[in-house]
Amino acid sequence: MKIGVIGAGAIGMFVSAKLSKSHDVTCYVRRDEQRLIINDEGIRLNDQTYRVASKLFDNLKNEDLLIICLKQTHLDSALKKLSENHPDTPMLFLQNGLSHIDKIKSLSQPILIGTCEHGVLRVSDYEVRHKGEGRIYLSAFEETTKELAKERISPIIDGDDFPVIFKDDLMSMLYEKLVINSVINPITALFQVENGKVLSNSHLKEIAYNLTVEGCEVLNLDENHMWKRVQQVAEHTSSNFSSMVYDIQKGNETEIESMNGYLLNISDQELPNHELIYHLIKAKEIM
Ligand SMILES: NC(=O)C1=CN([C@@H]2O[C@H](COP(=O)(O)OP(=O)(O)OC[C@H]3O[C@@H](n4cnc5c(N)ncnc54)[C@H](OP(=O)(O)O)[C@@H]3O)[C@@H](O)[C@H]2O)C=CC1
Ligand SMILES: CC(C)(CO)C(=O)C(=O)O
Repeated sequence: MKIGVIGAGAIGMFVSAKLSKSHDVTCYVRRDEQRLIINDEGIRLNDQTYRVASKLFDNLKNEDLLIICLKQTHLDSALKKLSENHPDTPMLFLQNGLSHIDKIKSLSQPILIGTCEHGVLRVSDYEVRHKGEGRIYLSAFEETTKELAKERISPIIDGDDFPVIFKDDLMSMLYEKLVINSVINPITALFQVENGKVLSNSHLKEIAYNLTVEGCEVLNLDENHMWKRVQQVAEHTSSNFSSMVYDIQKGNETEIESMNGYLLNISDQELPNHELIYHLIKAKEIM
């Protein structure tokens, strides 16, 4: 299958390397220097080289599947180009948070949504390290794309060391990941620590628990189940630095609006823990 991966950051490079074993993968990037180095060196994932082609996103070609690995904060500028792509080419969106759901309604192509529980660290423009085993969960955006998501795309991209699991219920898949990220990401970004510290530091663990409980109240999720899931992901990715740590380090806008900001927007009750951590991250962003 010809697969185009949009955005060669941590997740884009990881997904490209894994899929390149069985598919013809092209990474679409926005900087020429990154395009050149990936074409010259391939992608290095844990010291192994994977041959992947790279092109500029402006020169997007027809592919059988597009996997969008941009951050939430990059999506607005990319949507126009994506909307002009071939009307039948499925697009799989792999963002954390929930802001993309409203934005991609404007696309006429078949849309699939995924969540990624791997921990991946970007080392350079062509090198990544897999720092935590996880899975990709995949669901259909609409009833009409269910068969495509379940019977065609999931089984084709699923691999022994790259599990892709179809989920029938899109919103519960997204809500679970939203709670996980609204706990792990801002805590680790504030303290610039690995995900494991959220559990090994008793004070951070208490904050994590309180954030989990508040998130579950808003989304009507079972808090015992979700607290187990938060701990499970923090353990499996314990040596990874979350994607928000990287944004704070680089002075980039974070995805906080799509995570804790999203919860604050939809909640009709006070969420003191989410409100505080939201403002702490916003303060860090402009420091
Ligand atoms: N890192 C992780 O462990 C995990 C991340 N996620 C989620 O996956 C998503 C991607 O995160 P992550 O890979 O960490 O993010 P990164 O910041 O590492 O990567 C995003 C990439 O998108 C590129 N980009 C931005 N705009 C464009 C454009 N118009 N055309 C082409 N490329 C573009 C950036 O390019 P440039 O380099 O030029 O800035 C960057 O390389 C996020 O929603 C994140 O929350 C989910 C699970 C785990
Ligand atoms: C799964 C986890 C927590 C991995 O670090 C992640 O989603 C992220 O970093 O954004």
